[in-house]
Amino acid sequence: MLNIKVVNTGHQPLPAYATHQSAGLDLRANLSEPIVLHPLERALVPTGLHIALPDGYEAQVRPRSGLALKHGITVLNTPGTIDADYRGELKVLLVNFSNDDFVVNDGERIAQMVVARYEQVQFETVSVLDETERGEGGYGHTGVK
Ligand SMILES: O=c1ccn([C@H]2C[C@H](O)[C@@H](COP(=O)(O)OP(=O)(O)OP(=O)(O)O)O2)c(=O)[nH]1
Ligand SMILES: [Mg+2]
Repeated sequence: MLNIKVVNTGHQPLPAYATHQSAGLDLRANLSEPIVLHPLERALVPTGLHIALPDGYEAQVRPRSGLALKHGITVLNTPGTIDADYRGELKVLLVNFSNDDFVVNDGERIAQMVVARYEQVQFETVSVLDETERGEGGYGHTGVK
């Protein structure tokens, strides 16, 4: 289990895994009043959380499939990227892709956060890349079946 330092400036419980092997920690809206999302509207929803991820880790803010299926609510910039050196408040950029208003209430679980390892890379400029079976084929070039 990875230890992550957190400052909770809000009034919600810390994010938690819904089940034993959940990959994502559910993030709750930390609001003084509900946010109404009209169709196609977006809003940056605060969580009250500030975290310090260890070096070599990022966090991804992903939609909850239930909100997407039932209400057309998703994370506009999914997967949102939380950098290890970010110390600001974690926020969730929700968008309403339904034809109905959606109300985000205080304490609602609006998204999930997956913590993952990443590598920083350096580029080595070369004149030719190694040959592969795929070559430059892409965008469906291997067919459908
Ligand atoms: O869904 C998100 C995405 C980002 N962030 C915070 C953490 C992240 O480390 C920072 C910057 O995010 P990003 O790199 O995606 O935004 P940018 O538009 O590239 O801004 P910047 O120039 O600040 O990197 O904003 C969030 O709180 N929620
Ligand atoms: Mg950036």
